[in-house]
Amino acid sequence: DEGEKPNVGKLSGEDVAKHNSKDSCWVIVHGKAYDVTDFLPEHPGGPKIILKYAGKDATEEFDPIHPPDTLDKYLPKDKHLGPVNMETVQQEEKEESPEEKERQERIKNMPPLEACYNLMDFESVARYVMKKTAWAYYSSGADDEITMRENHSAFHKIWFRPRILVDVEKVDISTTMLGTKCDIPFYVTATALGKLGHAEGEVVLTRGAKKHNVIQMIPTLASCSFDEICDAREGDQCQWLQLYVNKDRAITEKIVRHAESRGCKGLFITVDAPQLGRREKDMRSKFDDSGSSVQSTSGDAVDRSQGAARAISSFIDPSLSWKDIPWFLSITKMPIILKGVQRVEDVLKAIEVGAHGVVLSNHGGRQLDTAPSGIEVLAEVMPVLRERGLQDKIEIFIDGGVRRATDIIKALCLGAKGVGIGRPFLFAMSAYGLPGVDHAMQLLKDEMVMNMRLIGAAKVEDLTPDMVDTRGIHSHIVPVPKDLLGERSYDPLITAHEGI
Ligand SMILES: Cc1cc2c(cc1C)[n+](S(=O)(=O)[O-])c1c(=O)[nH]c(=O)nc-1n2C[C@H](O)[C@H](O)[C@H](O)COP(=O)(O)O
Repeated sequence: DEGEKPNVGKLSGEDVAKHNSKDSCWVIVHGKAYDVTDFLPEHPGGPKIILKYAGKDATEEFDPIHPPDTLDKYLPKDKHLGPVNMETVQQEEKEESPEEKERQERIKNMPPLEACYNLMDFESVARYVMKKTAWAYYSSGADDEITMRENHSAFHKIWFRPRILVDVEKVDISTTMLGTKCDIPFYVTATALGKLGHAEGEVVLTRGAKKHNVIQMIPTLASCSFDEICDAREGDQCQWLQLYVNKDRAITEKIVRHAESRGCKGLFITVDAPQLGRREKDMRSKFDDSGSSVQSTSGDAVDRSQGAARAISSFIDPSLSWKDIPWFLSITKMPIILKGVQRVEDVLKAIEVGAHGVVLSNHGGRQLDTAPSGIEVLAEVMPVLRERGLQDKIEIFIDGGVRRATDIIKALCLGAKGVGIGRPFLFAMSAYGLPGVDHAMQLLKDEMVMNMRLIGAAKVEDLTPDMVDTRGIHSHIVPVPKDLLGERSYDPLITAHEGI
């Protein structure tokens, strides 16, 4: 077997099918065969999921999780076995599972896009039509998801003090972030694995961001390759890079320099994920769908007690610390923002080490559960910065649970430059594609103009701290950690196949 050289020209499906075990494992991706035998033990997602496709075409399973250039980048050239004559490949009779049949039915009966009046509507539709694994990955938060729910409910603890009789005939909702002018003070934040929700992945968000002149933050763990997302940019459209720092700093340096050379206008270093949080919805659905050893009991070296997220994030460096920031400042001219700062002491430290900004964020409630919401930290931080005359020293962003323009306005009143929005655009994309993203962004713009008028502000500079009452922000009355959203779908006593 080992001596067998693939014949000249195209391999046949039969040639590949012979290599269908852990002793000799070939897979087909995008019409080419690869010998992944030696790679099996190193695969972050575990050997099982690859062996499920040993000797077969693995393209469909491969695409949502891996950028297209993954094999070129990480599989040694001598394992690239060349093109396969796909006519000779036995395509799996994709016997549609009863679940998939039901899902297709739901897609046929899904509400029209016009039925979505706010960002939460997209979430309801997405849950109804998305694949369970994709929904689980996007919607999950860590542990009891208390922080994930607090992120949005925190905004309801802030009340407006609207001004009246202000001339608001003309309202300008535009702003600048890191020197870039944008139509409305939000950006599309970095969320991994865009192709779980839509076959084209993150480039759909790029197109939506272009249409509405908002900034897109490109995730390190995107399904699309970094260059694909940059290439999807049009004209002077602005993109930032979100960086998970690799244990191998040479790889990190290469990524940062390449991002700068591709015109990225900001480097957002994620500092709240030395290890990815425990997202149980993701774990449950992974266990059922892809058979990956989610709760690996085989004592493998790599901890695979997580769904897709942890499987693809074993490279992240938990030793990252303040002493690394000067190095980042030395390798790039891009403004450096720390994403995932959660207390005022660290904002002051970020200013000290020369960072250009921070995102007050808890990663959408996907990391440390019962960490405070970004808006609550903002309410703590800004008075301290003002006291020290530091409020204009760096740009402060928040993200997490932003679902209404009034949430954006509250953040700006308190002193944020802008806000990041994640899940709503993922759900809009997953349910309706680009039209969904476009509609979601337009809804926010319409809400923003209306609410600026109602609060008595003609432009974002008019939004000041005296326009909000934050006295209730620190009251954390947390109901028993009951997952109201997923109750129907993730009851641990119901096996994955029952329920929805
Ligand atoms: C929803 C979501 C968020 C992720 C995300 C993936 C999803 C599906 N992923 S994760 O797989 O590692 O957790 C990232 C990521 O790649 N890098 C990152 O910095 N933040 C990541 N975040 C956090 C994101 O950047 C925002 O902090 C968060 O989404 C804001 O909350 P909302 O979703 O409520 O707007």
